[in-house]
Amino acid sequence: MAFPRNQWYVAAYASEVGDGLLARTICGEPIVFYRTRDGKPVGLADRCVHRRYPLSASSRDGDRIVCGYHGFTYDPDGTCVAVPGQRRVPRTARVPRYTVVEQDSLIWVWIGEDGKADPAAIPRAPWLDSPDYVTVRGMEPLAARYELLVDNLLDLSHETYLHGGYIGTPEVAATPITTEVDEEAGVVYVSRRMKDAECPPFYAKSTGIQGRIDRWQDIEYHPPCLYLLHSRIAPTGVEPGPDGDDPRACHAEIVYAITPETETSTHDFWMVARDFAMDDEEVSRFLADSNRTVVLQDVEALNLLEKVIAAEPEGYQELSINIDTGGLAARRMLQRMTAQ
Ligand SMILES: NC(=O)c1ccc[n+]([C@@H]2O[C@H](COP(=O)([O-])OP(=O)(O)OC[C@H]3O[C@@H](n4cnc5c(N)ncnc54)[C@H](O)[C@@H]3O)[C@@H](O)[C@H]2O)c1
Ligand SMILES: O=C(O)c1ccc(O)c(O)c1
Ligand code: FES
Ligand SMILES: [Fe+2]
Repeated sequence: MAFPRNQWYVAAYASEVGDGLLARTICGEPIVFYRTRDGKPVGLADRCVHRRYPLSASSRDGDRIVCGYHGFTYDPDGTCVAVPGQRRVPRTARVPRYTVVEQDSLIWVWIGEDGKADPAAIPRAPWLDSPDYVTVRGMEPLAARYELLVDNLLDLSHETYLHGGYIGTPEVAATPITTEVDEEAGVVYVSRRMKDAECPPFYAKSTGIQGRIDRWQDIEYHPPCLYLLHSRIAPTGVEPGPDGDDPRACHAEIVYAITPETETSTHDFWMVARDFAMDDEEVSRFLADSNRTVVLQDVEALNLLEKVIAAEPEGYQELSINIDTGGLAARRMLQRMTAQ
């Protein structure tokens, strides 16, 4: 399995992990997630050490999991504490425990050598858990390799062609971008600042801004998993104040977590955090429905592309142009991380 290892990945939304046993494969590794009674998230290898039965198909006994096949019983740290029919528990009876961190309403899991997990290295998405933003979110299964979703999100010119009527307008593909790569921090920045542009329905109906707009798309991609799109929508000509205050603009943090499931499937987590119309339930429903439609338009396109690529002989030569600069920088970073 070729994935960047010794990296943090989003495994679930915090709200998904509770009393139940949640099965999720991350970078080809089957993991079962649950929460102990005192609220701590747990991740264990989802394979019983006895005959590989999935622990996620088993049952809890307090904070322990009792394998549903012959009853091996595991502690939250993966130690087997009881086996059927004998008092002695073999010393090697355990399942691997994953380092799991809950932050910014996300459940992050470390994939790699456990001793190297540093929670301080987890990239931040503070808007998701902030009283100054309201977030709608979802997750769609993608039957395509995660690299295709990285390419897609690093080059938003596709909005003009794939997402007309939602977030796409002619200006997105027509406006030049700037790309910056912070090799030290391992972050790729791509910016597109549209002036006097058409306001797509996704923003016209949610922000209430009428007429032409200035629209900023500032991408900040933290390979491998966290993608942030700082989106600023303002009546055309309105600029942020000198000290950064920007009351006449609307800000949306469009967050994606790109989590590989297998070599050819991906968990596509999507979130829209907004600082406008925060009490308006209808705006929340509208943005959730619209964004899910946008995500499914990408899923359909990338599932098709995955089939094409899977059927291609190795070595197909792609042609890249300026809009691909950010995506190519991201690929180089991911290739270096995978080779480590
Ligand atoms: N931020 C960095 O560390 C960094 C580093 C290198 C390059 N860059 C690039 O340089 C450019 C400037 O980056 P920046 O982050 O300093 O941009 P910035 O501070 O000008 O604003 C960037 C984004 O922040 C949002 N924003 C601005 N004012 C806001 C407000 N009052 N409330 C909420 N959101 C607000 C907007 O959505 C905007 O798209 C961007 O193109 C970025 O991609 C940024
Ligand atoms: O460009 C945008 O504003 C935008 C909004 C929502 C999305 O899901 C997205 O991928 C881009
Ligand atoms: S497979 Fe789990 S106890 Fe036998
Ligand atoms: Fe898209």
